[in-house]
Amino acid sequence: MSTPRMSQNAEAARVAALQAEFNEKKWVWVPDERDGYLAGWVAKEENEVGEVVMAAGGDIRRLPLYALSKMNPPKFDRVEDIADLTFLNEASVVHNLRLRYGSGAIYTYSGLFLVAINPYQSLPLYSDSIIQQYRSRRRDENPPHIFAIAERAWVNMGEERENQSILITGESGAGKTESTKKVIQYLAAIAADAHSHTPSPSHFPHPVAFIIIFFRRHHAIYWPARKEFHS
Ligand SMILES: Nc1ncnc2c1ncn2[C@@H]1O[C@H](COP(=O)(O)OP(=O)(O)OP(=O)(O)O)[C@@H](O)[C@H]1O
Repeated sequence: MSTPRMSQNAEAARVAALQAEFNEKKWVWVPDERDGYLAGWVAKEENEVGEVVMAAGGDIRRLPLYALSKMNPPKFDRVEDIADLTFLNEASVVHNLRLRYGSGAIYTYSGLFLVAINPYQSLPLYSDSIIQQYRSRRRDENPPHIFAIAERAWVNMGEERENQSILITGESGAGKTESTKKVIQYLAAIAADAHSHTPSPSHFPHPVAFIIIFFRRHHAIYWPARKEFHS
């Protein structure tokens, strides 16, 4: 049996064990001032208030039910597209991004959008071989990546014969400039490649089209939980 197959089985067993444990309780995310959200399970509900046992430490917190967010089963851990989550709440989105970031995956799709988390370190994600990995591939054939967005814009430009735009937005320091550079790096590499196989300028695949990259800076997303949620 090959190694990848074994590791797939091991992963399936791990998820099944977690799922069995998950099914025994009503798991929720609890807003927390320091950590954003913490895992817990509802032991009792009364008058719209939940008594939650915290997974880490076992202490009990009493919160209004509206402040609790449903947790997704473990099989959704590290999903590549946030839109696939059964319970689409802020806590679950943050949890998924955090899990992925922890395993080196800084990119995650959210439907048509790509979420990029600034790693503040140089990662081996932008080499020529990675460019080739994304070239002429559908989005679901590779892990989420800024190159997949650039590839889509390039393909759309060829198919629709229309200019394309990519909006890159985020708070100051989020990585907009770096992301823009990665888009340009990808387009420059594949455009140079396309031109080198083309006999004359009149046969260029995209003679009059442009990919326009828009920049927009916005404020940080709301992260810390509100104080009044805590008992
Ligand atoms: N994908 C990445 N890989 C490695 N480092 C990154 C990445 N994205 C951002 N950084 C780091 O974070 C720093 C800030 O990123 P960047 O300048 O792109 O932010 P910005 O959103 O354009 O900020 P501002 O709005 O203030 O101009 C970069 O100088 C770089 O060190």
